Amino acid sequence: MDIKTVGIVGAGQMGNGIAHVFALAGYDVLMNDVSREALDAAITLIEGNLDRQVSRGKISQSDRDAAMGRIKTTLTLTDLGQTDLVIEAATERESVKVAIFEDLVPHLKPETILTSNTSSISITRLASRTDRPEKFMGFHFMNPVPVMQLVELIRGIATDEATFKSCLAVVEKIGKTASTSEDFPAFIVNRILMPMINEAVYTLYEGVGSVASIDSAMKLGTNHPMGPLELADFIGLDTCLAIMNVLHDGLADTKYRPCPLLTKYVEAGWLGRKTDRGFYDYRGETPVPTR
Ligand SMILES: CC(=O)CC(=O)SCCNC(=O)CCNC(=O)[C@H](O)C(C)(C)COP(=O)(O)OP(=O)(O)OC[C@H]1O[C@@H](n2cnc3c(N)ncnc32)[C@H](O)[C@@H]1OP(=O)(O)O
Ligand SMILES: NC(=O)C1=CN([C@@H]2O[C@H](COP(=O)(O)OP(=O)(O)OC[C@H]3O[C@@H](n4cnc5c(N)ncnc54)[C@H](OP(=O)(O)O)[C@@H]3O)[C@@H](O)[C@H]2O)C=CC1
Repeated sequence: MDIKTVGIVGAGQMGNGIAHVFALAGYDVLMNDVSREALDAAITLIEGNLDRQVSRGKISQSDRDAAMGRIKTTLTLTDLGQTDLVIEAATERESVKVAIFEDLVPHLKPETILTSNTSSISITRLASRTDRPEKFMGFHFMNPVPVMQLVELIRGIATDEATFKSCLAVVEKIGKTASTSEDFPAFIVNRILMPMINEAVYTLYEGVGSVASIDSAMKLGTNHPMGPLELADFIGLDTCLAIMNVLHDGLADTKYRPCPLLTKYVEAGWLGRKTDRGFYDYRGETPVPTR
């Protein structure tokens, strides 16, 4: 299928990054969210990130202007019905995603490919709640989307080859590299990354190290660009906890038990960078560890 228009559901940190890379690659983008504030904030962030790319000589001013001209926003989910490819990037909660698909599906063109950027939830199960499991895929970007090279492509049990090939062609057109994963809880990247982050939280919880010593140990000792707690704040602690719960429920192994301290931070509403507080407090000039 020749994809020209892309609908994005959810204008959070992933939705805005996905809109950015698709618009820059020449796709017309329609971005939806439940909040006008989230849509406006996403547009401001995309402008800022494109401006930075211009100032660093990565793209031209006319590329930037053309990309911004291709991005439209809407509060009405059903407006996305006429797009060729939909990427759902709303909050990591199965009930939220299922409700979106149920509302959207009756308005979709028959040939539209429906995908989810979920970090962990079963693609087969999400697909089964739509009218098109054969045209449903996992399309999993990494954060920050404009910078990270990888897209994980996940086929549900019913996904057909034409859908997979169309998504693969899109990944190539946006200049990224695909890796395919089977549809098991949290796929490849988060099956490996999230237990490491959860273990870092246990290391903090048990008093083995402070936030600063854990992050410094992993950055300087293993050359990770960010420490695991800094990365958890960057991803969002609500998302990290949701992924651990999917691993724990889906694989029924105690090794995936979410750390109670991670749960406590989420219960406090300390979700990381997006709420200005998590394992670090971001309200001042420089981040200050909260433990
Ligand atoms: C949870 C899931 O489901 C899956 C996931 O996404 S797991 C998370 C995956 N992501 C990671 O692991 C990220 C780990 N961190 C990193 O790779 C790096 O710290 C980083 C790329 C985020 C920043 O790199 P850095 O060298 O510390 O900072 P900086 O020099 O400011 O940025 C590097 C480049 O990224 C760009 N950049 C940084 N943050 C950005 C953002 N949020 N949006 C757009 N561009 C960004 C910068 O402009 C810069 O671009 P140039 O090379 O063109 O100058
Ligand atoms: N953070 C990360 O590093 C990564 C996340 N992902 C996945 O991407 C998805 C989004 O994550 P992320 O961007 O971090 O989350 P954010 O919390 O930053 O953004 C989610 C956005 O979705 C909105 N939203 C909630 N419900 C609906 C709805 N019914 N319709 C439309 N929009 C809605 C939220 O609005 P409101 O705030 O008003 O609720 C919010 O603006 C998740 O599935 C996550 O697992 C994938 C890769 C990496």
